[in-house]
Amino acid sequence: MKIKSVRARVFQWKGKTVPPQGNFCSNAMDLVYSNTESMSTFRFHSWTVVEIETDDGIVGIGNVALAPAIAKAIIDQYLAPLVVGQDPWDYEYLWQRMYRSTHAWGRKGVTMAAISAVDLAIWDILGKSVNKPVFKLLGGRTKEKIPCYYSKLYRGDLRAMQDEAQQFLDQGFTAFKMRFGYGPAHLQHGVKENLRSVEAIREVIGYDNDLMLECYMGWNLEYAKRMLPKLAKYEPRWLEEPVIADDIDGYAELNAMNIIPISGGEHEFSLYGFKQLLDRKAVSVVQYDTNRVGGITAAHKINALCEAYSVPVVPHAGQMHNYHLTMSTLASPMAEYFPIFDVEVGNELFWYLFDGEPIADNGFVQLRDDVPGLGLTLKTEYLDQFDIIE
Ligand SMILES: O=C(O)[C@H](O)[C@H](O)[C@@H](O)CO
Ligand SMILES: [Mg+2]
Repeated sequence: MKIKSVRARVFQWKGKTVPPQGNFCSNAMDLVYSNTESMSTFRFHSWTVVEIETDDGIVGIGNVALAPAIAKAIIDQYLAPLVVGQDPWDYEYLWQRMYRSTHAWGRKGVTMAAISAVDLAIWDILGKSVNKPVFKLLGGRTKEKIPCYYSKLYRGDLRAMQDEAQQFLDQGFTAFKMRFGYGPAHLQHGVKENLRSVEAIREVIGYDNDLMLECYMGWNLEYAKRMLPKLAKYEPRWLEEPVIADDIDGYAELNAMNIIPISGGEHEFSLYGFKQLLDRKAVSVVQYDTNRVGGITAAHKINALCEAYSVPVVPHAGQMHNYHLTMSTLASPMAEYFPIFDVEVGNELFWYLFDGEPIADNGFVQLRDDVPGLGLTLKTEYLDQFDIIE
């Protein structure tokens, strides 16, 4: 079997969107003077879908959501020529070809995300070619079904956030991630607002359920150090990305305080990036995303590393490309779950692009043994609501 063609298309959403409301999630731009564009840098409304076809007619599907138009250009100009004509079963060789030939300017960020999308499509082909779901090629089923945590609860009106939490508590979720709306720029008023929001969600979900707290890199070390003791009484399962991804010393210092487990890795890349985080004891929970970190070829190795370091993996974003990894390793106890909503941040867009994503049932998602590959197909229902860039 040989790879015949690689097609990367950007799907730009032009359908209905929910308008941004205030500072609904702290983010890295919050610390920059005159941050009026903070929320626009946070939202993303396009996605790149990669289809790789083999000479025997199998089509593998991969995807990348990080800087989709640039990822497409990297795939078209650099990666496609490296994999066309090759045997997809030589996936490690192909991965190294892509990684090493772009190394001078790639390594992290959008290049690794582009490599991830190609790697995902290759693994989809592998599964389809032997009629097995991808998780069966990675170690198989380690769980009856995958526990997942509800992930939305952006900062808005507290009553509305409580209603949202109640609605999904009633649907059987036992773990919830909420977003902070405030950071260092909002001074003591913001500190109080942040605490008020956590208290409001705890009021609804109680203390028998898990609560995760998301900063999305919108704090700094000094602010995070002040916040940790104040947040401790709410017993969060973790505090996520308190500082920017490059501040590994900051992560290590906060994690060493041992007040709340610090999580991160959503903006880290490759086996080497995670080795560094683990060696420094920078995070207590690893959150790579398979469609950024280097695809399944890289994520599978990171799972093994995390197993050896006894650090749990809870991949960013859920979605099929992550669920197969979570299903096939004991290092990963659970998954994230973005619910189906109108397009807001952009996290929802995959529901409009793909069929096959499992819908949570009572706080769990299930992978089927009889669906080969990653299990996704392109959805036709919303195609007319995207501008498609070939
Ligand atoms: O962990 C997450 O789910 C991410 O940080 C989200 O993708 C981002 O939208 C922050 O809410
Ligand atoms: Mg996050």
